[in-house]
Amino acid sequence: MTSFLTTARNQNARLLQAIHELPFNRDLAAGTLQQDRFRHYLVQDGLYLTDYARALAALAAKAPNAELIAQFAANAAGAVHFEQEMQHSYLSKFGVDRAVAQSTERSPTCLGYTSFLLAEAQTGSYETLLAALLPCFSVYAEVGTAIAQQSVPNNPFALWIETYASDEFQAAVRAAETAADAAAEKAHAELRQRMLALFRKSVEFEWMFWDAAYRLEAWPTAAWR
Ligand SMILES: Cc1ncc(CO)c(N)n1
Repeated sequence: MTSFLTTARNQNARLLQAIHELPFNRDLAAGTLQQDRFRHYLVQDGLYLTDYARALAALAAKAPNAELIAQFAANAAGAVHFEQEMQHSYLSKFGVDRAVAQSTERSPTCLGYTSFLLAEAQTGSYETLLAALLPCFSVYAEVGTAIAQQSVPNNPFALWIETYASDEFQAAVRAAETAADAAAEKAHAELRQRMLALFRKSVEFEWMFWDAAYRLEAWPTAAWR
């Protein structure tokens, strides 16, 4: 049987290509991304990462054996650690106060993505939650590597790019992908279909997250508060 990851990648080939071609990622690689767009991304991603860590901790709780519990718990701790590092080095570099960042409201897209992941964390199984979380690993590994290859010298966003292109992150991604393939192999056909649907939804949210930052997405209803 074709591995889950191969099937999932093939089914989402057009969407993944569209992610590589997003103006946000193109400008990031060129080092020309407008600062307000990167700031929007950083602040929303800080909010995202905390909920992502919660979902990973739930995945650790649902995992079938001690090794996988430790693996996903380490990923959860890593996401929190990274969020804290990012806030220190990057938010100050781009002139955002950490307290202000943390009290910013989630954009519609950020709220959509984190609510989707946390709903799956609450009501889903190990297999479905893992499938929903996998694009957070795989898409960033792929985009990070691609941007690192295209990046200009002295790119102001080098630290962001290096994080996702790093051997450490890539190794964590491979481990999550191996776990997903193993889970899907044991899953019955209907569960495997459900996993593929959740994977796709998260890839769509990944596209939307960068697009939202590029558009400086806000609540269209804010004017009537
Ligand atoms: C939206 C989003 N997805 C995935 C990652 C990678 O962990 C991230 N930092 N942000």
